Amino acid sequence: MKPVIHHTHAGQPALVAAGLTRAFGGLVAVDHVDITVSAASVHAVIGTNGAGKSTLINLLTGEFPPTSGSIVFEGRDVTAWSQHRRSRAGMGRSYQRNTIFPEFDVLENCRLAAQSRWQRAWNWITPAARCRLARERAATVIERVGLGAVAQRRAAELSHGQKRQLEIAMCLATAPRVLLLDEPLAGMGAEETERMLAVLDDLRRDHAILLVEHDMDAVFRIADRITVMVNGRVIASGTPDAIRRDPAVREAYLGHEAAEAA
Ligand SMILES: Nc1ncnc2c1ncn2[C@@H]1O[C@H](COP(=O)(O)OP(=O)(O)OP(=O)(O)O)[C@@H](O)[C@H]1O
Repeated sequence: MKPVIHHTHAGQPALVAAGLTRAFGGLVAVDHVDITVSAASVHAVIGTNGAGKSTLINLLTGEFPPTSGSIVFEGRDVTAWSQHRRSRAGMGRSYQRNTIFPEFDVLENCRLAAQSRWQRAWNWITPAARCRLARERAATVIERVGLGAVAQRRAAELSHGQKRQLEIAMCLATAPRVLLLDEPLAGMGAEETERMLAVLDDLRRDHAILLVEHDMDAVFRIADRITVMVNGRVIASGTPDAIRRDPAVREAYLGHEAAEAA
């Protein structure tokens, strides 16, 4: 079988959601959302509490199905695909919840993540070679997220920031081309935030990154585009500069009077 080679270039749409809607009973958590995440870019989704950001990520990863709308990944309609199938196709997700094995070291955690992704593809080679490939892949992603110095350390002994870096590394071990990141900066101090932003800036070179994040300073520094959600709907989408100036965004965040005074 010939390997599938993906050519995705900067600016090309990697992930496109159209009219994406999800209702929970009478509550429409995500309401006709259109969003395009381009290759080699960081696209942040921001919004007030309960705006529907996590639900949007869950729909994109296939955690649950949309009520209506479609999701296209690199030209293929994946709306009906399972989470697992999307992940194998190259849609990577880093979870807010912990997926790390605390008793295993950093390298082992990443090796297991790599192995889970490549098990089937590597079936034709010997277990020893499979193990070596997974170790190599793990070592590469560990360096990439800046955890090289702690590769042999038990995950339980890592700082909070390092654990979040490890989660990104485990996601990278599965060789995704789109990264869906749910609050990767949550609970981080200033130094940890800087480190993670440097990692994201580097990953942007060859990944389409969708980032849900509450840290506004970080979002406005790192994002190429920002989509703003309020009550399940997109109220604005554009460059950080355009979003900063957008009257509807200012009103949603600052309140009507403050927006008029600004
Ligand atoms: N499984 C569910 N069942 C019922 N309602 C849900 C479910 N998941 C989310 N909701 C509701 O959908 C709305 C959007 O929630 P969501 O978690 O997506 O918002 P969010 O923008 O991620 O919020 P936050 O910034 O506080 O994390 C909320 O009113 C929430 O209570």
